[in-house]
Amino acid sequence: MKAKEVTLLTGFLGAGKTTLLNAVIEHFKETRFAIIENEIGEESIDAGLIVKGEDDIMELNNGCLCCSLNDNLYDLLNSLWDRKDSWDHLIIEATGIADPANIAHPFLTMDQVKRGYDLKRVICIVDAELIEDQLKDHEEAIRQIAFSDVILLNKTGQVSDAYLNELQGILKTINPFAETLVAAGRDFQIRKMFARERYANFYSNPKPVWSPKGMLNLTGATLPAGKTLLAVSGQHNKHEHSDIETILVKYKESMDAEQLEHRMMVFLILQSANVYRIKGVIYSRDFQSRLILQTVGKSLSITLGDLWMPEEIKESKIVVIGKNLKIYGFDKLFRTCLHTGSENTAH
Ligand SMILES: Nc1nc2c(ncn2[C@@H]2O[C@H](COP(=O)(O)OP(=O)(O)OP(=O)(O)O)[C@@H](O)[C@H]2O)c(=O)[nH]1
Repeated sequence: MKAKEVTLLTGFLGAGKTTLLNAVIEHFKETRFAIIENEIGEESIDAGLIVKGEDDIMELNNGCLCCSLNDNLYDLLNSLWDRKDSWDHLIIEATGIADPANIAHPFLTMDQVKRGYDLKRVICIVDAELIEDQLKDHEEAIRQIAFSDVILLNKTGQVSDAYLNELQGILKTINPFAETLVAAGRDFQIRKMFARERYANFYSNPKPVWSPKGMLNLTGATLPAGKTLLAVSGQHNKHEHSDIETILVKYKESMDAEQLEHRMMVFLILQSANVYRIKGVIYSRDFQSRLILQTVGKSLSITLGDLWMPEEIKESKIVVIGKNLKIYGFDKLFRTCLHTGSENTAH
């Protein structure tokens, strides 16, 4: 049996990985994707943001794949292998602070994994507006670029052509081997991106950090056929090579969307230096759909998500990713946006 194609999607927090993933699913309509969605924090927001088709979406929330290094990835690969006839191509979306070399390691070095999974390319999506600062502040951003086969410069609308050229020069010095593509709006140059395959033997000694268990022994848990959302639950693990941390707040009470927008805008202008990313699913009684709250740097977006189903428990859950975060302050901020006032508490 031919090994299955694998694409690893990396890029710093908020660069546009999930947006690109959705565009890829849309672009290759005939391809049945299996998707492993790895998020920092114990609650997944991204899995809910992926356009659902016939694809299998699996979440790994109990730690960053590149450093929590648990057996869950192997369990997932085993169970995916059990139903290998139902999908064609595996995409792994890494967390925004992952070192892709660590995730790629078993795919490149372990015969059991290589037999079933062929890592074809590592794609790094880059936020053109924020990358220079990210490179200065976060070694992870450098590692992601250094390890990739294709670099996609995204969010290019607000930067000049001259700056884009300069950026491409900077990226070339970090990784002269990668092909750099420039997105124009929602045109991500997907065909070019997927035409690219990694150079054999280019990767240099990523540190071995996983201890596999029963890899591809065909005894992994079997998942139901068809559309599947498999949540691998577990304890939240702090990222081990970064001072980046996450907090999660949840509220059962309805939120006032206008108030939320206003508070978030003020917060982003005045206080957001240590906050890299906020992602949330918001319950507001004024809407039949969930609202999706996102911030990257100082940008804010609140959009409509999927409709609430009658049997669903309506609640808001918000993940904040940054440095030196004080849960009390965020709880207070979000509580002032609840319809019922300030007596509610996060849980
Ligand atoms: N202006 C602009 N915004 C974009 C573009 N692509 C994505 N975004 C927005 O940037 C935010 C982050 O996008 P995501 O696709 O969730 O980014 P991500 O890399 O998956 O984020 P993490 O998983 O948190 O690391 C969202 O609000 C997107 O709507 C783009 O090309 N231009």
